[in-house]
Amino acid sequence: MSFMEGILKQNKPVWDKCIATTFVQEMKEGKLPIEDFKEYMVQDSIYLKNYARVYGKAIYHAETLREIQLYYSILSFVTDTESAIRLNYLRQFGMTDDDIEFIAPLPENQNYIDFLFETAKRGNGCEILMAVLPCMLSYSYIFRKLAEEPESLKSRYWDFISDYADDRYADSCKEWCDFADKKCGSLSEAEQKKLESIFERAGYLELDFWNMAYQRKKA
Ligand SMILES: Cc1ncc(CN)c(N)n1
Repeated sequence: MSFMEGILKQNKPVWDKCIATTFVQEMKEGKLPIEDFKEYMVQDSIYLKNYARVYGKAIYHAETLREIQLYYSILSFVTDTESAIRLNYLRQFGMTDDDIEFIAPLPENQNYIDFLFETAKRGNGCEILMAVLPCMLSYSYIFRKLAEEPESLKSRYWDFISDYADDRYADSCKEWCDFADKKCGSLSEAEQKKLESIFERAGYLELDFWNMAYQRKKA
């Protein structure tokens, strides 16, 4: 089993917990109130802007041009492909990315951003990669599982679900995992353990993020 295959296996339980959150279940069933989805979209727009900033540091640490191109391909997904549907929803809510600049992140979002910035500040290239990958890989895992369920097809959020369940996105995730295997797969056991814990921490921050919009409304 490769380094990344091991990591994906270890993190399946936390990603399954993300699927089990009320937010994700209600989204699948189409029952999620649009106000909750709006809050998620707004917070996600704040998150993604800050997420993209971390790639500045990843690229700085890059050892080859190929590596820079790889980071650029992830960044391009975040700022173009992924943003198209997000901007569409923001437009429906009468908002643009400019409006997002005036909104503060909720605590769970801020925690996740702090973790990314902290890892970018102190970490090496592999550590930064482990902090950013769960964002990309967990969504492919979660939304492909959702898309397998017939209920999702009838959901008002199907456009959002199908975008992340896309085969091309899954292929890109595979490419990013292969890159991580090449870059980090031959490190010592102690170094790999450290990387595993960074990856796992990011997975739990993803879980907090899914719980965030729902909990705040119901509190
Ligand atoms: C919080 C979060 N995590 C992951 C993704 C998917 N790139 C996202 N849009 N937002």
